[in-house]
Amino acid sequence: METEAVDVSGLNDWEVEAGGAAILRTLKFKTFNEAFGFMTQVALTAEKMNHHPEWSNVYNRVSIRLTTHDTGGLTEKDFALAREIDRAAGGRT
Ligand SMILES: C[C@H](O)[C@H](O)[C@H]1CNC2=NC(N)=NC(=O)C2=N1
Repeated sequence: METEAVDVSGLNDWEVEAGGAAILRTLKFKTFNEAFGFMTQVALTAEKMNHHPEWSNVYNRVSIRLTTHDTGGLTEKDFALAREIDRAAGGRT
């Protein structure tokens, strides 16, 4: 089955998970507090959007996976949340 190409060119540093069901990004912050503050900001946005990330935090790193559970794949909601995450992350990589 042909998996349609997923275009992440409009996002910052996201990659497509093998198989195309999710997009992934890992962010590194200066400190744990900065990382957790970022997660707090994104959590409030995600709740407002009713669309939530799958993520983990180790000290100053936050690894994020976005997919739509209701459909088992990527939807526009994932890209909308990714844009909000990019906004919250500012210039960090
Ligand atoms: C019941 C609730 O509205 C749904 O479970 C929402 C919540 N957040 C969600 N988040 C994500 N990533 N995918 C979903 O399908 C989803 N569905």
